[in-house]
Amino acid sequence: MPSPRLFKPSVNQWPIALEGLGYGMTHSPASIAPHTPRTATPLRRSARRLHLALDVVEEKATISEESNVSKRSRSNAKEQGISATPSKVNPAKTNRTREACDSTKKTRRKIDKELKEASFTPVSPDQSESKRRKTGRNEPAKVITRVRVKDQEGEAKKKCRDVPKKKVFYRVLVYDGGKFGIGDDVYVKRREDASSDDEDPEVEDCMICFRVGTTIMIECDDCLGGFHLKCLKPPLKEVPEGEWICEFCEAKKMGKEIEFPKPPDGRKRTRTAREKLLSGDLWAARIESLWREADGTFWCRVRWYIIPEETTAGRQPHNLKREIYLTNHLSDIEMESVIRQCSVKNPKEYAKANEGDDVFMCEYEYDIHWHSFKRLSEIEKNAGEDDNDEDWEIPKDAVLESDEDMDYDEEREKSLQTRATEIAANSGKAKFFGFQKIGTKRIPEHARSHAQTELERAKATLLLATLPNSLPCREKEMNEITTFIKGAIHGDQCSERCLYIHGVPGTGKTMTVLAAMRNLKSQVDDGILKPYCFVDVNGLKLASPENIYKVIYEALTGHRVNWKKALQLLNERFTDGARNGKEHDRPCILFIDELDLLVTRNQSVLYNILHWPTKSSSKLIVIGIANTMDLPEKLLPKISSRMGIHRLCFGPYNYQQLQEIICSRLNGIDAFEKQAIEFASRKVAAMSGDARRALEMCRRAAEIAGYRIKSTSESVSLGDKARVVMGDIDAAIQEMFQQPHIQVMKSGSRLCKIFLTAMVHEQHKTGMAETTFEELAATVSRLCTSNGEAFPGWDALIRVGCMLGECRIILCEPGSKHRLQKLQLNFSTDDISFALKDSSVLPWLAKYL
Ligand SMILES: Nc1ncnc2c1ncn2[C@@H]1O[C@H](COP(=O)(O)OP(=O)(O)OP(=O)(O)O)[C@@H](O)[C@H]1O
Ligand SMILES: [Mg+2]
Ligand SMILES: [Zn+2]
Ligand SMILES: [Zn+2]
Repeated sequence: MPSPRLFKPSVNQWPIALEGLGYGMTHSPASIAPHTPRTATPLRRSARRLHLALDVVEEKATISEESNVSKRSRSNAKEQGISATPSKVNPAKTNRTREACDSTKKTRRKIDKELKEASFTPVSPDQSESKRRKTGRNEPAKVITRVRVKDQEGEAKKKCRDVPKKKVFYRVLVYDGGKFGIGDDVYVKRREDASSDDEDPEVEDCMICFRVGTTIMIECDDCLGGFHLKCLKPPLKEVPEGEWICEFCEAKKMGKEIEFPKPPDGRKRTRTAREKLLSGDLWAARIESLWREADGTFWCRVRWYIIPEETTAGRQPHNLKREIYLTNHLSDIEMESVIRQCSVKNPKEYAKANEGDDVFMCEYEYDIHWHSFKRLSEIEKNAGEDDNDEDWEIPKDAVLESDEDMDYDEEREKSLQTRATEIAANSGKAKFFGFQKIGTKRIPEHARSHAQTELERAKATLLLATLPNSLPCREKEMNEITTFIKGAIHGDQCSERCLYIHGVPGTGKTMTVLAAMRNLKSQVDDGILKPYCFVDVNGLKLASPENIYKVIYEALTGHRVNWKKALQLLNERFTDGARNGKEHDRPCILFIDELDLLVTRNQSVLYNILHWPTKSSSKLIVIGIANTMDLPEKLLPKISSRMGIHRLCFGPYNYQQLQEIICSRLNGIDAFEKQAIEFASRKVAAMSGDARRALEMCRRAAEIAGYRIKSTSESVSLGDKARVVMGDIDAAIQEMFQQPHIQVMKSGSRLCKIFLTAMVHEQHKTGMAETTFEELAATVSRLCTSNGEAFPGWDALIRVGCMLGECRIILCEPGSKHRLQKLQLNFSTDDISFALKDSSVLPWLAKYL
């Protein structure tokens, strides 16, 4: 039997698209049977048994059925090679050999050669394709004649408009006898001239006897060749545990010249699809969506995989032979170019996999724009956590037009539909990092089932997670960042390569950097700017400051090592310039958000990171964001001046700016009274100038207005008066500051208020969230003396500290270190300012808040 895992679990759960294939509309049981007969696949590493007899029987059944139903000509390679007629399965015909051990070098050479050849071919592929090929090194655009790639916003849409017939989407599609579903991994034809595209055997022959045979085969962990146990010298009785290397590879390692056995006369050497993929003659991709065009052709949108050789880092020693990377590059291709399924697994599943030659391992996503690696498990984790927070830039043709221009297959279950189409259309975007966070929020399908009111639209666009396309009030900063990056990339020796951005929370720092990077990306794509790597790290997400080395190294190479090793390797790369391989020529931009959190006791992390860019050989550019102005000076007083740090300050927004920001978000939505927006802006500007807070306040006010309108509309018809008014804003402000912790601060004792003010003051002064009890006591003492207040004494101070710790207003380090015990505020300094600023008993507190 074919390995059952190769098919989706239960065929019946998956409606199959039957139209356009000559199938009747009724699901005859035969037509849902798996159509791609899998000839027994030889084993991977451990025992793989061949059940040839069974397969032939099934093939016969399938084939006769196919000839009845499928009117299409079948160009599908494998089908012809293996299953078109039973006789093709016979060993005489399938005797295939495979190339001898492909060493890394050889594979690379081969690819290089192909690149050269390809660049001489005059036909140029269309845009999106050439972009994909730009990924690796300085690859010339590939020539694709058979793979018709479509620009994502291109043709498909136009066709839809011109032809009355509609585009139909599928979750599972039977095409040329193969069953393809969303999420399936497939081989895709690469080029017309790729030597033996018409034959992509699934079954590999024994490297020694050149037969498939029915006995157990074992795979060499080095050359991936398959061997019958009995053909080995000496023969093996059973599959050995752990790694196994064939005699040829063994000999090669010893430095001996050994030739692999030659195939018998008159037989062509045939490579399996796996071999072709790993040597760059085939592509692999993951299907993200499937549809039929109005003209009846079948298409799919795929996300490409690439082999290690195609990344900037090239094949590295840690890469497994069968390792490939998922990219963030999507293309629309015709189903005609899809050959058949393969199986790409995560490392865990891969270790257990035992399904033949078409198994690959994928642990990382490779960003083709930034040439950086992200672990897939991490991406999934993040996507799962903040599903709603994820912002997607919607390809204009993909989802939004679906109402008018596309029809979804009715058979699909409603719930799955949303998921599937969303994933299909956007997942590439969702899994990008950084940039994709800038874009418009995708409004969920179910929310579109009823017409949204203005208020609802307002609420949606005011969500913090909804990031605007434009950034009002930050044009100047954005230009400055762009100029800095361009200067640094072009690498004049005198230009600074470290940018330090600071400013209070919510002033658009993170957003502006990401928006600037997004603009630069398009310049790179257009060839105006030299390509560079981009690595994006957030201090908040690091378990410890030292972990940043690990994260950076992993992003640059797709390889995980401990932080010490990573530090050593990064040092080599950035300071010694020792391993000055080709890939290191490319400038690398390291963007560290929440830089404050990298502060360690000996400050070595910050030092190293700010020091690397000063080395002329490093090509490293660092952009760091923090809330305090002079973190580098404070921490590294002696060295920071030498570091050539370019500074950029993001001031708090004033009320006009906040007003502009809110209005630009609400552009075209008539849900707020003008005075309401102004009121909110003034309130927030007086407090902190934090756009995040202003947006949050307006959104809450819109919610409150919603309740208000609902409760009154039953009796009175409000007509178009359903708008947010000053009163709603006021209610939102009250609510925001009536939270329990604010109440506790407001109603606390004198000493409690002084304590908290000292905490805020301390934080502003040092730029660090953490302080020790001793330092805090000193600050309290100073505040008291300079404001004519009696210092309450240590005991009283400890008691207050304990109380604040118990109600979690501050966080205290556990243990009994007393004086050295660490303390930290559990709320933003804003909240404390708000609560204590106009305290009537202690008016002087306002000076420090
Ligand atoms: N100029 C602006 N235009 C539109 N929205 C803005 C602008 N500035 C800030 N925002 C909004 O405010 C929120 C906070 O912005 P951002 O995350 O960039 O702030 P930040 O300065 O990085 O804050 P923090 O220091 O807390 O990280 C974002 O959701 C963003 O949508
Ligand atoms: Mg930020
Ligand atoms: Zn053999
Ligand atoms: Zn071998």
